Amino acid sequence: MAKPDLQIKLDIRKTLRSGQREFHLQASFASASQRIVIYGASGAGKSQLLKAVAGLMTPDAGRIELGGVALFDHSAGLDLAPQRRQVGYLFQDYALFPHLNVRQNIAFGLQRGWFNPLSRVDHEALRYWLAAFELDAVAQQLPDQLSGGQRQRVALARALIASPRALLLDEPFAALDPALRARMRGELDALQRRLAIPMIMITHDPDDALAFGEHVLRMDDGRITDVDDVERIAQYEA
Ligand SMILES: Nc1ncnc2c1ncn2[C@@H]1O[C@H](COP(=O)(O)OP(=O)(O)OP(=O)(O)O)[C@@H](O)[C@H]1O
Repeated sequence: MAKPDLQIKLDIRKTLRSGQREFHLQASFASASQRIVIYGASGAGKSQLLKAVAGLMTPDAGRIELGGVALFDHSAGLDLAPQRRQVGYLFQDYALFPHLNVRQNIAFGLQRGWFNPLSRVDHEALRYWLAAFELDAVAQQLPDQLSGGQRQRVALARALIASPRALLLDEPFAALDPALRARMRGELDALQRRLAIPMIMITHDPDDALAFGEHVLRMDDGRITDVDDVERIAQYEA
């Protein structure tokens, strides 16, 4: 059954300080697309924005609403804990636990807190995702015994196993070499269509925007603007 489109409404402000430097995130957008790409140069504020949606960064002000549910509302004193936001997060470097094998890394996505990673394992879900991503043969291996593509699949499985309402992807292909990048783009594209899971991807790569950007936004120095014509991004960047 097709899931309804994700409705995200975000309007946040955050000042980040390091030494004498200040960075002002002042981002506002709304979208009902299943495939949102936020595109911008390194340092534009993309990761901070995605972390705010996931609950890993607390804005100074504003509101974030996902699928009709308020995740953060500064004036109402609401700040839902990350594990209650029902979003899957794929970190840029995948952030797999080096001392846990593939099976344990994926199972980690099921538990609610950050303690006792092996409690409450849903064996059926685990079997499903190991099979879906062709990871059965490497289920007992540690992350450093995997290929780049396998590592990405483990991280995706960990993000998806708890059936999140949305998938947040931080530069999902940056850690891959060009040939693998093209293949994994195809895999993620097919997966997103099959699961009909809404996703928000942040990237600096115009090819990602072309491949996934149903609704493309551009982030520049902490601010967001709509992009009407994705093809122009590629031309501009070329
Ligand atoms: N903890 C922090 N303290 C102070 N400044 C920070 C902190 N984290 C990030 N920044 C600053 O905020 C800005 C935005 O960082 P962010 O990581 O969101 O950028 P980005 O667009 O995701 O870039 P990249 O693609 O390189 O990760 C940068 O200028 C960075 O220096």
